[in-house]
Amino acid sequence: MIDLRFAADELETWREHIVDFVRDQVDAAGVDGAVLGLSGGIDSTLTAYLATEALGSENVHGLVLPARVSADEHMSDAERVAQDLELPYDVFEVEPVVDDLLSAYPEAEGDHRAVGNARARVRAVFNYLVANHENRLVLGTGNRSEAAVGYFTKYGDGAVDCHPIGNLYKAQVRQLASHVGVPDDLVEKTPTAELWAGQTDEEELGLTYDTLDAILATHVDGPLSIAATARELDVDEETVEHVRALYEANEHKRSAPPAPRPIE
Ligand SMILES: Nc1ncnc2c1ncn2[C@@H]1O[C@H](COP(=O)(O)OP(=O)(O)OC[C@H]2O[C@@H]([n+]3cccc(C(=O)O)c3)[C@H](O)[C@@H]2O)[C@@H](O)[C@H]1O
Ligand SMILES: Nc1ncnc2c1ncn2[C@@H]1O[C@H](COP(=O)(O)OP(=O)(O)OP(=O)(O)O)[C@@H](O)[C@H]1O
Ligand SMILES: [Mg+2]
Repeated sequence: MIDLRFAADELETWREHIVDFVRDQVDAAGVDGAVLGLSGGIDSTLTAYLATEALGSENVHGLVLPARVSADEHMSDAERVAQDLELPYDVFEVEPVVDDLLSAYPEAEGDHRAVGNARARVRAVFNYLVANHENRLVLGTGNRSEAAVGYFTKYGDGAVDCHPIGNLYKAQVRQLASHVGVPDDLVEKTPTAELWAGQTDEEELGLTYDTLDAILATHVDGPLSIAATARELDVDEETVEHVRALYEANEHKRSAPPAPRPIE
């Protein structure tokens, strides 16, 4: 595979670059701070660390938003992050709202994807309820790897005001997290969207983040063809084609919804 990790001096540059970005976004919007969902996963944890450095802990409101399928371990990790960073935080249950949705539309009951995405969208509603009321921005936690293959819920965890770590591949998220002092057990955790019980990102995507990152950097964001990427990385061409297909199929998640052009 290829090594996408930053050199030591680049790490510090990226840290400052993202901290400046968060501060600039909040200043430019003229708001009083930020809100973000804390899942106990590495993406939201790193974002919380950098946002705290940018804005001060009192200006970062953490929301821990458990659903029925959330593991206690992850929710207590989320609270640990808020406590370690001394963030004001709240715990709001997502499931009563999801249950209301399903009692209105029971046809979706048992549909993992529809119900899981509804959980992510209910979280977005909570984020914006707080952001509106407290005059804050909603910080996204998505990284470059997820964005490229559309591995997020449209208008769920994708419904945010900016993407502080949106240009980092997953391997770089882990490395920067370690650099800024995120505890090792959180850095090393298996990534999970936790939209349904037992879900893991790598199992659903059908490949590891290391392979995904390498294919993105070499082919989707880089200059090599599918065949050359497969040769260079020693992976099957089908794997590269799979990533390419996900990238193309999810273009709609990375752009504004279209409308018919005006009639002349
Ligand atoms: N070509 C197109 N042009 C415009 N819109 C298009 C479209 N194709 C689908 N759509 C719309 O998009 C919808 C499908 O998108 P969406 O609702 O997002 O649903 P979908 O992409 O099917 O599911 C979300 C995926 O992201 C994963 N996820 C979600 C949340 C968090 C994380 C995580 O890592 O934590 C991962 C989740 O496990 C699942 O694999 C369709 O129902 C349709 O409304
Ligand atoms: N239970 C939850 N409470 C609050 N926010 C959540 C919860 N689950 C998901 N989120 C939000 O949705 C985002 C997307 O989830 P995702 O799994 O991609 O990131 P992560 O959990 O931070 O890291 P990882 O991908 O390594 O699990 C989270 O970063 C977080 O902001
Ligand atoms: Mg997660």
